[in-house]
Amino acid sequence: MHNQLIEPAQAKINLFLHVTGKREDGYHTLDSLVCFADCGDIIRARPADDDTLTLALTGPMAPALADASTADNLVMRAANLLRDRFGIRQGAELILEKNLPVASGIGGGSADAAATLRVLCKLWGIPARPAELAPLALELGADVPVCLEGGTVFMQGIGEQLTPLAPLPGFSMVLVNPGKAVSTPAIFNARDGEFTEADLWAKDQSFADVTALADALRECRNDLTLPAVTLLPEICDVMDALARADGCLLARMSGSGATCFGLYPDAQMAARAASAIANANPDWWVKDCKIAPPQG
Ligand SMILES: C[C@@](CO)(OP(=O)(O)O)[C@H](O)COP(=O)(O)OP(=O)(O)OC[C@H]1O[C@@H](n2ccc(N)nc2=O)[C@H](O)[C@@H]1O
Ligand SMILES: Nc1ncnc2c1ncn2[C@@H]1O[C@H](COP(=O)(O)OP(=O)(O)O)[C@@H](O)[C@H]1O
Repeated sequence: MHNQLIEPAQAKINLFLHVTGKREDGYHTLDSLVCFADCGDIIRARPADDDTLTLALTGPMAPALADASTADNLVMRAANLLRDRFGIRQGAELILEKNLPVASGIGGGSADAAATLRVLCKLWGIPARPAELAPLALELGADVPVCLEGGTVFMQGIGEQLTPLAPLPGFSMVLVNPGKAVSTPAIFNARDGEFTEADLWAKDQSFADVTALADALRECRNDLTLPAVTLLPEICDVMDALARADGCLLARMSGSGATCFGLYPDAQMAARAASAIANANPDWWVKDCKIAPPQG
């Protein structure tokens, strides 16, 4: 592809997720420590000859999106919104390489939308500051602002209140999805009971290594685990498989599921865990990766 720009859309990991309340419009307020993995989808963009926007899908998970209309894809929705708000008359040829499972709690669609905003600002020469793009991002989804921000972030509100935090110590992860999509609204609707107190996480704490980080994370949880497991019991098998692998420091579900992550001290342990889990469960999506390095 000539003149093409390439933008990664990294998988989003909710290291913990506390549901702290519910707004009148039905959205839930959260406290969540978010980081990104060095794996994910890829957006490619190049100028179009006219003012049309096109989107092509490639990659192993593209078939999961093939039946949905292109206009509904978060990549197209992000592109159209950006064009409307900034009065852009140019078109673009976009390609989404879909590597992440769809509707799986690691924000693939949200990361795609954020990466599209970033790449099209470059392609169309829009000098937008992050603060100007944040409201657009929120219109696309509660998780899009954090994906636009990147790095290590403490996320509050419904996803729009973001506090960038110091980089976490490096660690390896294994991401596992049982190959079944779960719907985010269905999981939030199935949640009941008390809310978790807000601000339990000290934003200024630092960690000597991943073991210290895992110790602190163990004091927190993912409040969407119970409703998710109730709707899809296989999530328990996924967490057990991660937790049983040698060296696992923490196994937990991300977002509204069904993808779970395991934290491991080094890449060799993560690779061994990933191949053992993949061999025993050929229908599962299994990916070993690292926390994405700090930007800039
Ligand atoms: C749960 C989280 C945690 O990071 O991740 P995922 O599981 O999606 O990866 C996010 O809050 C998901 O964000 P996102 O997937 O963008 O949600 P949206 O499209 O805005 O909302 C879909 C639906 O989820 C519910 N929702 C979403 C976010 C939120 N803070 N409270 C909610 O109650 C609402 O029912 C809403 O109609
Ligand atoms: N580019 C995209 N990638 C993934 N899902 C998309 C995309 N565009 C639209 N969607 C829709 O958004 C929903 C949420 O997808 P996704 O962001 O992958 O899930 P989650 O928010 O649970 O991580 C899916 O049901 C899917 O139909």
